[in-house]
Amino acid sequence: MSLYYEAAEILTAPSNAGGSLKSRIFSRKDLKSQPSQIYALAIETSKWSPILKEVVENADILRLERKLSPILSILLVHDLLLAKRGVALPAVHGLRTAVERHRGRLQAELTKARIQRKLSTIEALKSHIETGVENSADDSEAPYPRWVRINTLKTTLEDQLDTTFKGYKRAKNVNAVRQRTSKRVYIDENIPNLVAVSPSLDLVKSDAYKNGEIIFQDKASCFPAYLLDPLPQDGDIIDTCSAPGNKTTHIAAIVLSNNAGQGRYEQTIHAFEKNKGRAETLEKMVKVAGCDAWTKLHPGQDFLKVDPTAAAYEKVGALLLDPSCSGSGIVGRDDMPKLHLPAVKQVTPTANGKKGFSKPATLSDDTRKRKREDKQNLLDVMVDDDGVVTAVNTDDELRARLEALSAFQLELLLHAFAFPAAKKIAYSTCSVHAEENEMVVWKALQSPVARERGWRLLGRGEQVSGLRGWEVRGVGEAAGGDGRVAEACIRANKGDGYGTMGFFLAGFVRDSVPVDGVVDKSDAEKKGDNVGTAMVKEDDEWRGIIAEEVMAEEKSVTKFEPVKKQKTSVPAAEKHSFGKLRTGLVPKGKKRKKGKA
Ligand SMILES: C[S@@+](CC[C@H](N)C(=O)[O-])C[C@H]1O[C@@H](n2cnc3c(N)ncnc32)[C@H](O)[C@@H]1O
Repeated sequence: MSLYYEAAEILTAPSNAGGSLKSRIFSRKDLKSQPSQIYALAIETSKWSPILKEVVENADILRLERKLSPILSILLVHDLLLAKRGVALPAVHGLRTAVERHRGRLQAELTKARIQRKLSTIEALKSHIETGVENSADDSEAPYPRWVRINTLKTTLEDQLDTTFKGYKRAKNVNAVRQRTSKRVYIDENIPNLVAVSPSLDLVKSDAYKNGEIIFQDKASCFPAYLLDPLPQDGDIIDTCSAPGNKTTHIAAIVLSNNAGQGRYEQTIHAFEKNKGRAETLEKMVKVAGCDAWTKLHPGQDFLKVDPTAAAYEKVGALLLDPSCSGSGIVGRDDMPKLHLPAVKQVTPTANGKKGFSKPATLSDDTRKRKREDKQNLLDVMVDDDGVVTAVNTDDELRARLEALSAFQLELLLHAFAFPAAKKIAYSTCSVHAEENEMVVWKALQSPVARERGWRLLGRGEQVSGLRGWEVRGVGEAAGGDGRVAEACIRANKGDGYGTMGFFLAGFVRDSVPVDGVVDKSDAEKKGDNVGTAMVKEDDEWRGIIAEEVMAEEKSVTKFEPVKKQKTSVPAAEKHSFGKLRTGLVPKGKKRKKGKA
């Protein structure tokens, strides 16, 4: 498949394919062309698409060249008129000849488009595109803001406000930055060193982005490292599922800040990543973020195969688990560049009976058609956050997929419980399905390993202040009907006005870590008496709900009331229950289409 077909396929993928343009391209393993070449072509063509649409429509080549689809036409015309090397196809290739034979007309239409914009040279037109002036008329509201984490390993929030975000007005709330034309910055109230800006602002070319001073990371994705809050006394940290490295680098930034004023710190972050290709991305990210010296990478290593009792991990006190999941919380096309596609001029009889041209179908017709197609595609595939696509056409298929994923997630959590010196665990998914979230937490709390080792849930009142104050909590119904468990769980919902992706997070903790890693039961019971208390001292934060209590509760007739003030509803798909656990990510008898995201 040529570069142009591959770029066209990625740019027109359905919205439920999820992820940014970059992740959609770089997570694919089946591409024939260089991913960087596809990315450059796709991003540049998208930027130029308002002008390319005009040029293609006015030159009328879609009617004349049946081989060309609207998306292929703008990709090819972009390279024909604007790329130094021209169209990257052999001279006799059908697609190349289909645009080259109209070179004169296309060139003339480009000149016309430039003159209409009162720009004297092609260089002026290029700068008009680069600075975003062409799209500045679009002041509609984007569904989501662009969240930017300030990487405090390299810079500070104040420095970034004075440089990268210089001249930006301070927004009072997150919705104020969604307007595409706005040049405003919102400083988040829950997560330190996190800001939001309009998604139309092109920060990829900024020095801060290139130098790793700012990292694009959804607000909800910043929750886990912040909740884990690794302190010097917690010792080493494991990030069990690390690539691309957003949370690994966030952990590193928090470790540094928690060690401030203590001189040299000796904590190591072990970053595991099973997938070798993704481990390369992780390595790059850790380097550019500035924590490569004290992050030990374990590329291609399966965390489930790690021996918790190995000497290398004897000081591991905190683990972050962000395993592969259904990715159902990922926000779709919003990270994709906006594309303006040309339409075909319709041939219609004129009043005098001669053939004439009606106006081309408008963009909104086109958009409506694409939306319709997107809707039809909605149930066809399920895309994991790590890019694995599985066909999901029926409720049964969805249930089987969730069953397989949740079995893996539970296995991972129970493996983490077995680390002898571990005291804190943050478990998260970017899934909206209770099967992968509250139900995994509930099962983990009831496991023998949790009970033997005294693992319990970190209660809301004990969480770091920014998350204690976050209103959107777990789904009581899915957490065994226990309101306190639901309240301890943290959720983020797509489209609820907070500007985040769909996300889930829970913290586990144990207070007593004896030499053999097995807790003294009476000790756990002693600590259990502050379960559910509203507020505790900052240094007491990692206290919560013990596994023993969950068991006792299950047996007791009196149950805690489920949380009433609940912003999260359980979608129909979440109401499945499942029985026997099975490891492996793909449901039995189901073929996985690799890298189709
Ligand atoms: C949700 S992504 C992690 C995202 C990452 N925490 C971040 O914030 O950038 C899950 C990752 O876990 C990796 N993974 C899945 N199973 C694993 C295992 N058993 N051991 C180590 N890594 C695993 C996947 O390849 C994928 O890259």
